[in-house]
Formats: sequence, structure tokens, C-alpha cells
Amino acid sequence: MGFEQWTRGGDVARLGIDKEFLLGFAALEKQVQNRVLDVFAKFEAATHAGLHLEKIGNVRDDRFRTIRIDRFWRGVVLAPDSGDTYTLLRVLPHDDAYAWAQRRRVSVNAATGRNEIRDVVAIDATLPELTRRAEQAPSRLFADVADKDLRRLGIDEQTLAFARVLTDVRQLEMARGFLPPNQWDALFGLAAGMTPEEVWAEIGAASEADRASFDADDVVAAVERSADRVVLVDGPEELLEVFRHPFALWRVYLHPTQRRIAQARFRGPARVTGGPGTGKTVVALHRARDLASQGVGRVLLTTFTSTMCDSLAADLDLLVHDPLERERITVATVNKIAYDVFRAWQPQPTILTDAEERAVWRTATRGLGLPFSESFLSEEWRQVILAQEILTEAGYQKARRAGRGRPLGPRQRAQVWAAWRQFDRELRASGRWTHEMICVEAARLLERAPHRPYRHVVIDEAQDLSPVQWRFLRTAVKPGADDFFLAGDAHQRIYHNRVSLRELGIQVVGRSARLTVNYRTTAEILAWSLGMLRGEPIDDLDGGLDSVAGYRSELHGPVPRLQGFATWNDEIREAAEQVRAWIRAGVAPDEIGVAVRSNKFAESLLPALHRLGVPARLLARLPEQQPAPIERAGGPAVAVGTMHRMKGLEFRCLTVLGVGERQVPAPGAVTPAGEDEIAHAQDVQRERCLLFVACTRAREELYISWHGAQSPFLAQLGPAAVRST
Ligand SMILES: Nc1ncnc2c1ncn2[C@@H]1O[C@H](COP(=O)(O)OP(=O)(O)OP(=O)(O)O)[C@@H](O)[C@H]1O
Repeated sequence: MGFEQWTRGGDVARLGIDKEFLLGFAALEKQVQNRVLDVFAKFEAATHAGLHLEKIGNVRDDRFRTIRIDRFWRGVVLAPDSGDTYTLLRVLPHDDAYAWAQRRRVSVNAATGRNEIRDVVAIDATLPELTRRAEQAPSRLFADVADKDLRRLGIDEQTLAFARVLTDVRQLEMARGFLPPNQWDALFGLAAGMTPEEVWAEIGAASEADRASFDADDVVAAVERSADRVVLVDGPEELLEVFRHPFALWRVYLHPTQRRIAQARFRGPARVTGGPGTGKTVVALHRARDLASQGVGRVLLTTFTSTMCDSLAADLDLLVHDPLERERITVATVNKIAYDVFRAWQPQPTILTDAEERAVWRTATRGLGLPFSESFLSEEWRQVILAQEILTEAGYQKARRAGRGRPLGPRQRAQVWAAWRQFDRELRASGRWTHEMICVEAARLLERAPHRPYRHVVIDEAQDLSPVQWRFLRTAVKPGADDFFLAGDAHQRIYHNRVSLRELGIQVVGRSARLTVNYRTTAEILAWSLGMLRGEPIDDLDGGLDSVAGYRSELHGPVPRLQGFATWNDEIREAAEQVRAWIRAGVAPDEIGVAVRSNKFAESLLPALHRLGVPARLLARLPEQQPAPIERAGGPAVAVGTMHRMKGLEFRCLTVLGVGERQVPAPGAVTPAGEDEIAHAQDVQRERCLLFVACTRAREELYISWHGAQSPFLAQLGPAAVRST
């Protein structure tokens, strides 16, 4: 074994840090982590004469080196043939580090130009057995894909030979650890039913002209193109910054599609869609930073609950280091921004609670003897009168009521208008306001103001904003390039709001991208949860229908466990047992969530879990769309909350309780079919989406139970581990 001195005439080197290195680093004990930092900070500065890279004997690729961390640990480093860009690949125990490097080879992907490392020994060892099985199998996994398409997607000769003998997607999944990663991604996309064109776009394949410039031996150029896997740092401070939050991979490594959208320049409003856990929030955060770094004007990063805003702000603090850039970004709920604008005009508005609002509608209908419920009137006001900014009865008589179901004749419209006038008078007389009225007023104020407060607005969970919130935001930003950026998923709509972006003057046509790779949830939980939505016609906010096709996860774990019980108490007992089992298995209590449909269930659950020895805290009860502080009782505790409260959160393990026929869909949240068929169908769909949202908060394990008969949403689902007690 030879030694290579690290000092190179005082040149300052650049270090690349591979995603796997950072993950390995995160798992080390603090003391060893400090040693790693020490070694590489010095390595980076190229001043420590005693440091050396060690060549490895018996290798398939002589660009691998090891570096000593301490007696036990070694780093594996990719050294360039020339130049000073070294990439930290792995941190492993001594013998494993050598074995790892001896089995592998680096190459440059022909489609993406990025670096790929494959386990040559594993590929060679697996191929004969797969070939033997393929000869007996009736069909092959990629029988329908031509060689030329595979090659265009960057599949090289060794991987092609391997792909051709695959007969089952499970074989491909098992090969994930040893095939070159970009090529594996391309094959996995094809196996998931994507067309070669879709895969081509998703892997971030380069244009023909760029491909021609790729040099298969130039691993340094390839490292520079590998931003999804390797982050390049230029000094010890940058190195320290990356190592400071080793679990937050999303800060440094983005999927090529995520990066493209986060950094793109758009002529007008743009949006990113995608299933749960595909990194839409991550894209919104990176985009907010990117826009702030342009220095063109203020950026608003917003969503509809303050719990989610708190988490956006915390993540933004991790992501943005430049105080000037951070200062340019405001993170606040839409209601809070509107409220601030409003207060400049009227300092102390009194806000109506939900219960008070219902009482005012009740008084209006009773006083006028009208045949409408409070909830019907309140929705008619929000979804039609406010949404279309209707100011006169004549305007309301002519208004389109798309999606409102129950038809209203001229006489009934006159009655609704009378009720609304009464409601409005009552509120004005008592000086009270709803959030919607504040938004409307704030929008009027901004329209008259000489300047718009923001240059860019980035909206997360856009599917749940109400029409008046959209109108307010429209007035908060000057129309133009990069004015709006929306992140959202119509399948996760859990409130009543249905909007047409086009009608609101927010045109995203041609500036929309979709993410499909789920980073949060295992394939087992995702596939099962998606089953709930299959066939549901979900509108995409833009006059079309959204689809769940192509959503997939590369993570694996157990299938969701489902169990029915005779009583609620039996359910709670088993849930407590499940939670204790997770804690015994090493899951921290605050990485566990318990979701239920109603506040009533959540509140009864908390003391019961305490009695059964489970440390638990409540995601506090507050009116919807209000801040949700977490009640803390000291120490890490399991989070108990309603399905609504689960939005924007994620847990390693999750149980969803009370998914019975009488609880989900919640009878009080569904308009009876006899009263209004369209409203009924919409309400049922929203309840279905709510259960979907709750289930997709689970990262590794999902346990669902009910008492009595199970929810009809579960009854239609495919195989999972179901038991009945
Ligand atoms: N490029 C990435 N690398 C590593 N982790 C990522 C990446 N992108 C997203 N994640 C992680 O995946 C999880 C889901 O991301 P995020 O919350 O942005 O998804 P989302 O699409 O907004 O989800 P949902 O719609 O369900 O709220 C988070 O834990 C996030 O850190």
C-alpha cells in the first residue's frame, strides 16, 4: 500500500460530501463525529502534513482511497486523477471500508453526466442465478422497452445485461444497493409504469449537446454535476455547516426535479404538485431562499395554519445562513398578514369565533323564518358571495354556483341575500369581524395602496386556501415574473375550499411541475393509502383532474396493520400496547403520533393513554385554521391529535384510531344526500382525503383500528395485515 501526502503546494482543495457519507456520519457517536470533523477540516485546509490518503490493494477502481479517522474508523474517499476535488464517500469500520472500496467501481452516467458507484462483485454474483430464473419465466420485466430507450436513459452495457434478465420488480428492488443509482432510478421509474419520456424528465437527463461533452473518465466534472448526491464545500466553515445538521438531507441534496423547480425563473405564477411526502414543502423552502438571494424584493412564505408556519420558519432557519437573505423572507399565515394590513387601518378588531358566527346566522334565519341551516348559509356566503366578491342582490341572482349542489331559485336567492344582509348588519353594529371579512378588507386596502408589500409569494399547502385568501394574496404581490409559487396537492384537500386559479387571475398553465418520488413514507404504506383515492375524480384547482399515477417510494417496511374491536376501550388498550412496543423497539415517544377524527376522541384518549403508562401530549384543540400550540407535560411524549391537526407533521410510527363506520366519514361533516347530492359527494370525498392525509404522515409503520363496523373507506381497500377481535 502506498501513501499519498495531502499537502499540494499550499493549494486549497474542495471537498465533496456524498449523501451516504453524511448519513453514516449522523449515526456515529459524538466523539467519533468530532474526530471526523477534525480530520476533514484539516484535510480541507490542506495544511496538515501528517494527514494522508492511503491507496488500497486489490481494487477494481484505483481512484478509491481510505483515510484514518481513529483506530477503528476509516473514511473512503474518491481521489481525482488530477485536480483537487476529493469526495468523501463513506465512513465505515476499518475492514468494512476496505471491503467496500474493493468491490466497487465509479463511472459517469451517459444520460445525466453524474457520478455513479456500483458494486461490481454483487452484480457479477447475482447475474447467473437471475439468468437461470429468467430462462424459465414466462416474461421479463422490461420486455416492452427497447434497448435504444434504455441506453438513452443512461443504462450501460453491464446494467443492460442485468436489466434484461429481471422478471420481477422485487428483484430490481433488491438490486438497489448494488446497481449504479441513476440507472436504478431509471429502471425503477419504468417498472413503476412511467414512459421513457417521463423517466427521462425525472432523472434530469441532459440534452444531446451536453451529453456529447461528458467525459467518461472525468469524475471531477461528474461530481460537479452530481448535486443530488454530492455537496461541494470550499472551506472548513462550509464543511462544519453541512455536518451540523446531518439528518436534514433535504437542505443539501435535492432531486434534480426539485432543484430545477426551486431555481427556475418563471414569467408568471408557477406551481409544484405531487403526492404526500414528495418534497413540495422542501421545494417551497428552497425556492423562497433562491428568490431572496436574487435580492429583487421581499418574499412571503405562507400557508394557512400557524403550526405549519412555525415549522416552515424553523426549517428556513436551518436552510438560510445569510442574515440579509433571511431578513428578506417573511413567514406568516395568510390570515396574519391580512390582519396586520387591516390593523394599520383599524387597530383592534374583534374576531368572531366559529360558535359566535353560527349563532349570528341562526338569529338571522330564525328572525326571517328562512328554510336554511346555519352551515348552508355560512358556506353559501363563503363559497359564492365572498368568493366572487358579489356586492349586490342583482349580482347574486345572476351568480354561478358551481359545486354548490342544491339549486336555488330567484325567491330562495333573495332569501339568502336577506340573511346575509342581516348577518352583515349585525356584525357591523357590534364591531365584529370574521377572518374572511378581514381578508376582504385588507385586499381593498392594498388595492388602493401605492405599493405591494411583496415581490414574491410562495404558498405551501395551497389546496386549502379559501377564495378570499387567494384574492388577498393576489393584491399583496405585484403581477409579474416569479410573483406566485404554489406548492400543493389536491388529494390532500381537507377543508371546504374549491377554487379556480384561473378565475382568480393566477395562471399557472405551462408552468406546473409534478413530483412523484416519496421521501417520507414506505412503499407499503403509500400503496395502501393510495388505494383509498383510486378512481376519485379530484379537481386540480385549474379546471382539470389530478391523478395519483406514478407516485412511488423507494423506502420499505411492514404493510399497515389493521384491527377491529368491540369497544373504544379495547381499541385504546391495544393502541397503548402498540405504542409501548414501538418505544421498546427504540422509537422515541415524540416520533410517534396518534390520530383520531374528532376532538372528543382525542381528549378522551389522552388520560386513557396516561393511565396505560404512555407519555402523551395533545396537539391542542382550537378552531380550525387557528394556531395549534402543543400542550407539553415535560419530557418527550406521543402526539395525540385530530386528523386535521396531523397536516404538515410526520411521525416514524403512527396509529389512526376510531376509523369506524360511525366516525369516518364523520356524520356531522357530511351533508345528507337527500338534502344536496353534490355537497354530499364533496363532503364524503373530503373525509376520504382527510383519512388519506392522516395515514400518509407515517414514515415507517402504520397501525389502524376501529370499533364496531369498519369505515367504508377501509372496506374497499386491498390487502394489508387485517385482524378482527
Ligand atoms: N431531496 C430530499 N432529500 C432528503 N429528504 C427529502 C428530500 N425532499 C424531501 N425530503 C423529506 O421528505 C419528507 C417529506 O417532504 P415534504 O414535507 O417537503 O413533502 P410534501 O410533499 O410537502 O408532503 P405533504 O404533501 O405530505 O405534506 C420530509 O421529511 C423531507 O425532509
